[in-house]
Amino acid sequence: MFNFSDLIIQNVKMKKSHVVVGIDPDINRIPLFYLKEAESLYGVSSQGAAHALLEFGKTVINTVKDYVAVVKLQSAYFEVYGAYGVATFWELVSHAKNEGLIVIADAKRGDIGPTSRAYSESFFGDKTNKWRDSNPTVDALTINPYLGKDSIDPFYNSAISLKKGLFILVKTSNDSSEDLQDKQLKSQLTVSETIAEWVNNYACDSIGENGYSLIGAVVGATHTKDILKFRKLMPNSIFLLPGYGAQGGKGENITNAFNPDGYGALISASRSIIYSYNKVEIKTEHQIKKCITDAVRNMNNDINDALLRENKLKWKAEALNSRH
Ligand SMILES: O=c1ccn([C@@H]2O[C@H](COP(=O)(O)O)[C@@H](O)[C@H]2O)c(=O)[nH]1
Repeated sequence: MFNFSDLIIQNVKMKKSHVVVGIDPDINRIPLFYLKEAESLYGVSSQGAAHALLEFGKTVINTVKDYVAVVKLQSAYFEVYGAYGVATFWELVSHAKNEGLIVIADAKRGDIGPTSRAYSESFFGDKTNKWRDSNPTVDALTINPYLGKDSIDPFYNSAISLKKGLFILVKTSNDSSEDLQDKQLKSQLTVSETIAEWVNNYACDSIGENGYSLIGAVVGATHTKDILKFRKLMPNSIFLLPGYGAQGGKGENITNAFNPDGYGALISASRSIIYSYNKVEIKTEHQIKKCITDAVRNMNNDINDALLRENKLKWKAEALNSRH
């Protein structure tokens, strides 16, 4: 049955891009003219900040929508500004979806069962709750599995019934991920390998038309040596790989995240795309759009070139085959 992974593959093929643009709007890094306008409307306040984040976020979305299939909104940067920030988060979710983009909320939720259920409802909605407006919702959510399987089940059940996607943290991109995630358990597996087994078990029960599951995994683009191992442990999961760009990941490091079919991985970058200009020198929206366009096209080319070298760039072959 068509599921979230099929939606991803369909749109990745259409845009010819495996890139996810991360929207992590930091008030200290966004261009000054957004702040000036926000201050003139709402003063220096949470409402003003949320307005600046909204306008900046819309610029990013309008700029990247022709080059990528997916955006990832980092919830933390919006939560800073309380109710105004959260409202901006959802306004940007709606804007991105209206522009034809798939939206991942990066909120890394996970708690005891009933609370996970409420978290899942807040991001995915719930048709049985007549008090919650049916929209907006996100297409996928990152979740933290460290409370155990009963913390994952409510997200899994909602994802199945509402046709959403999950990205479960398996091996995170930060250096200290080794402190806990690389520790070996009595089973001889590491903690992250154990989570990978869980992911694979969930994934096997929810395979879509292209052979992928709606249950994906977060694997850092910074852990080049581990990526192949995780690909073997979770053959049917789409990987979300943060850590490209600002954290050092490159196209040549992440080709093992892709299956031989040329799919199965989304590479995410935030700061290297959305702050790809000098904040002080930049004066107009046109200039920002140009810098962001160049950055996202370079990233697309870097990844597609790396895949081409490994014979994993499939849309060229698909285009040729469809001509015969
Ligand atoms: O393992 C992880 C999981 C999530 N993230 C998030 O991705 C972006 C990375 O931002 P960059 O500017 O591209 O470094 C950010 O929202 C993180 O919270 C991650 O980095 N690593």
